[in-house]
Amino acid sequence: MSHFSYKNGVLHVENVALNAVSQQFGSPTYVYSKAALVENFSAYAGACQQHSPATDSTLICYSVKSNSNLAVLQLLSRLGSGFDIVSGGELLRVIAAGGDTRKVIFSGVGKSREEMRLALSHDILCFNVESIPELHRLNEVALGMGKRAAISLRVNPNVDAKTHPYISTGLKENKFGVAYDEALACYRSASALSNIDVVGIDCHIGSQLLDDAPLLEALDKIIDLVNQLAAENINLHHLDIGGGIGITYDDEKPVAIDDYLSRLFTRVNAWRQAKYKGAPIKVMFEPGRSIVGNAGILLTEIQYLKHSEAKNFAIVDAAMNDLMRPAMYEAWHGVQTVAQRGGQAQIYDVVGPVCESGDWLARSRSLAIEAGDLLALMSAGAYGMTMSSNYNTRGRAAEVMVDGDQMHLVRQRENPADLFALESLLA
Ligand SMILES: Cc1ncc(COP(=O)(O)O)c(C=O)c1O
Ligand SMILES: N[C@@H](CCCC[NH3+])C(=O)O
Repeated sequence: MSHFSYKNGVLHVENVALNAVSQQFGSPTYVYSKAALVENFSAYAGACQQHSPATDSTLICYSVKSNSNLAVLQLLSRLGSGFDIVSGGELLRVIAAGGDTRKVIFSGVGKSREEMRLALSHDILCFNVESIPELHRLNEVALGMGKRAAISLRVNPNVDAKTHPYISTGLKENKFGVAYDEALACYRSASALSNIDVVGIDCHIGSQLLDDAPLLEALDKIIDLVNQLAAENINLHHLDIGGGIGITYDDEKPVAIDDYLSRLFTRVNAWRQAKYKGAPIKVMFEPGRSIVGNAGILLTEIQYLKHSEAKNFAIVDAAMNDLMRPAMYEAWHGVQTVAQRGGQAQIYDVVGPVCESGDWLARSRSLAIEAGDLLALMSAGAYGMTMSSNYNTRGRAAEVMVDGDQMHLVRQRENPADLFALESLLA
């Protein structure tokens, strides 16, 4: 069900009109629907419960990088989510949001010693180790703290995720994970280390996947590896298949979460039955975009309409620093006028005030608009705010969470003074 719809000609998020959001909090503003977040998380949780009902046999670790607002993390934590983090900063966010650190997994190719210490001191579930040098560093750090570090290896299964090359992560040429052919040797080394406990296996092949075939191919390869490890008496407690399921931005038709999980558990359950006599090796997921992407929009106000010989521009108060995806990946986001108005539509590029020709948010859109109108950039809940910057000394947008007919300011707009507060003048 869409939580973004027109009522009396005005675009609403749940029961709140977007012009009311702008009146109260200004623009640009990210606006999230709590109901959409709950619904998307529940699609995973419900399917896990249905296909793998045994207690503790599944865990959804929401990928914090996709949207790390504390209120989003708090909500997901209350729904039972764990968290996939990629920095010490993200761990501190999870803690600040009341998340359970024993449900945190730490991914990323460049973990520092300091980040390892922080994570070990909070007893996270495990580190997704991405290289041999990282494994040795983690062992050393754990030894120094008199602790044991639980690890899973992020294995790069060399599967083509068939997505944008910048967000494909499971091919040999990508920087992520340990090469599939080296994984066995790497596990042997890991299990010989003094302060490492080998507990799992992980992979994540890319993002915005529309088809689950590459994920199931990766799953088969991972299961194969777990069997080979078991033959060497290296027995794992969990298998983490990563995130990656895509969303509809334009007319894409991503696989439904339930269909994907039903196919995945058909294979996993048959294997668990055959190899483990049904003992539930835990299955974990790291979804991001499919939980938050379509739960948020970026609200912006048109400042000027500019008509040049070649093009019409709608210059809005949001820019590439707020929503980087179009500039970075030529990503497509729907544009909807907040108040539907009559009149002749024209073709516009929707652009921001930043001094870059790459500062565009949408191109060649047919819009009936006037200066002062509000627009909604759709499907902006994932990798929107988290990838925003202060380029051109622009304060980051406000964030608002809508719950029924209530709006909650969950992040204040940054003021220019906030932006240079950490800087100092020369003596
Ligand atoms: C290690 C890891 N896990 C999970 C995710 C979340 O991916 P998605 O937002 O596509 O579900 C990412 C981002 O692609 C990632 O790098
Ligand atoms: N930032 C990307 C997704 C990156 C996935 C990170 N592993 C996007 O907006 O589509």
